Amino acid sequence: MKKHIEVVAAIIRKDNKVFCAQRADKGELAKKWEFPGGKIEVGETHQQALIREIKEELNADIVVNDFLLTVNHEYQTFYLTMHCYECVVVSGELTINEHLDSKWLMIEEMYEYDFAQADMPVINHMLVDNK
Ligand SMILES: Nc1nc2c([nH]c(=O)n2[C@H]2C[C@H](O)[C@@H](COP(=O)(O)OP(=O)(O)OP(=O)(O)O)O2)c(=O)[nH]1
Repeated sequence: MKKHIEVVAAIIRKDNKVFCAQRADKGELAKKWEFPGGKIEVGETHQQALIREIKEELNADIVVNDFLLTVNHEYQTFYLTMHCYECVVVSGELTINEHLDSKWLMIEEMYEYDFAQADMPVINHMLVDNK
């Protein structure tokens, strides 16, 4: 049976751009672009998981603002539930520790990058809402 994983993702804005990062070259989603975040640990709230993941992955402190949307997606090897939140950096520079690359992208530009499949509804949602 496929496993189910539940993750949180941070939509970090600056001007009219969003911080995007490219995953490492391993696993089913090798080298795909994504919004930073990761798996929720037992006992954590979504907010706590986001704050911890962004500190671990990007060395920065964030504040978690509005909930954006939840995406359910079936990959070849697992089921994903991903909760996306608007976040703001409050201290530290975003420095990639685990990703291959990162870019601040306008929403329209994201379609030129090879994003994880589960991210397409997130990108479409941001485009439609112009948010
Ligand atoms: N953070 C994040 N993960 C995403 C996005 N889109 C998407 O499909 N995912 C998937 C990729 C991973 O399978 C999972 C995130 O968990 P993770 O990054 O902690 O996964 P991982 O397997 O690399 O972590 P680990 O167990 O090796 O520590 O969600 C996204 O936009 N952001």
